[in-house]
Amino acid sequence: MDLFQEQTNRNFLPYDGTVHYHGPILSKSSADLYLNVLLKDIPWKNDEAIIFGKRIITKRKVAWFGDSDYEYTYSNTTKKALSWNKELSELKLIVEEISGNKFNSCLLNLYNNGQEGMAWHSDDEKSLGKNTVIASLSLGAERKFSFKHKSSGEQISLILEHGSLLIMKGETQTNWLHNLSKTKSVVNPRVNLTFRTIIS
Ligand SMILES: O=C(O)CCC(=O)C(=O)O
Ligand SMILES: [Fe+2]
Repeated sequence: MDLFQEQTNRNFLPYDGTVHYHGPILSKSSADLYLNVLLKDIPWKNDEAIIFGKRIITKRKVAWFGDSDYEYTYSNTTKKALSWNKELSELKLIVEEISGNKFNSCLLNLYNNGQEGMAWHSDDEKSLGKNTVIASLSLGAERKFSFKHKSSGEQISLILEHGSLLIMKGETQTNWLHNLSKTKSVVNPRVNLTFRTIIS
């Protein structure tokens, strides 16, 4: 087994879940191309959440895509999925090939700069089922991504590079939270695609 394979196959989490960081899986030029097309063509909208009964509009923008016009409920709001476009279908195929997993939906996040991030959470909605596989493709600015164990509080972080793939599976969502920290030092946008499998 070569060094690259060893890195890829290593579980990034010390216990209670499985995370594989594949590093960049797209060439820089192809990652640049996808980033620019997605920034331009996706109908980005500020996300809506209802937290403690209050309607919140996030700074981060999102878009949902899926196999059919699925409805998703999370953060107490319901959204309808758009149908895959050319670029997203291509990226889905690449990610499915590498992960060995099929996905039927994708949540896209746009962080305009380091002032936008995502708070601690786990992707443990009922519609994803238990031990779901989530494949997260990053394009654009490098950002710090962290995991925090729900009972021990142990934290572990990595940098998500341009064109890179991170896969979360097994008991990761049950036992760990994750976040994307804010930072003043990042001034460029980042687009993140999280491929998911909705079961209901
Ligand atoms: O932007 C990221 O890398 C994280 C996104 C995320 O955690 C989510 O969409 O659930
Ligand atoms: Fe998440």
